[in-house]
Amino acid sequence: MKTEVKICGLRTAEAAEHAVALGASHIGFIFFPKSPRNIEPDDAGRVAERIRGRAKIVAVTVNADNDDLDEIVSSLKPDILQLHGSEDPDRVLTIKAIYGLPVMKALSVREASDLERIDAYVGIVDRFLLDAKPPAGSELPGGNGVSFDWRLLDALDGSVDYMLSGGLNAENIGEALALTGASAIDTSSGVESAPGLKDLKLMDAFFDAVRRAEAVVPRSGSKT
Ligand SMILES: O=C(O)c1ccccc1NCC(=O)[C@H](O)[C@H](O)COP(=O)(O)O
Repeated sequence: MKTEVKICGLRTAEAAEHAVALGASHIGFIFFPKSPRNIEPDDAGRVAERIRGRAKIVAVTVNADNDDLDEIVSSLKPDILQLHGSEDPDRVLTIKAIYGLPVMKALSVREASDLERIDAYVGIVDRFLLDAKPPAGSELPGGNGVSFDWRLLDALDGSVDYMLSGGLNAENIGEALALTGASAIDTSSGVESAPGLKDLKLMDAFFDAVRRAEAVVPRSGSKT
């Protein structure tokens, strides 16, 4: 089974089209002004039009209010909302009721107890994005290029649908897939040459490494 791959933090049509040509299943746009990957909703909408229908378009927001979400949803027309802040289950239910879009809830992981937060969202969110906790001093809740201990996911109930995220790159994705059996993965800074600057060659290397890993590791959900 082919691994779903989300490339996050796209800012140009060239990079988005390259990611999709390589087989990206999801393209993420960041709406968080402090991020080097931040993009205006209108600009994101223009980039998204180049790839719509070939990959799922993901709007990444952080504790966004309804006014901001209205603008993002109307300009980008995303397939999925990724909530990367401290949105609680009630807020997720409200957002789902207003926009009628699938929600991927990001949860940050450093230790086993962090996974206990999953339970409160089961049956409410459509998928989890399990990311590393930001390093001390970081202003970004995501996109920090740091990983968590993937072996923590051994304790996860097999029914939890998640994307593995946090510091994934061409060098470590083989080990990450071998340890977790994740069927969906996400990367951002691992395919950048500088913060916010996607690098086509690093994307090539990332997808090559994923394909090599797929050849040796049966993905979760795979019958083989
Ligand atoms: O990437 C950002 O700058 C960002 C800012 C604010 C909230 C979320 C953000 N990224 C969300 C993602 O889905 C990233 O792909 C994820 O955190 C992994 O990033 P990385 O560790 O750089 O691969």
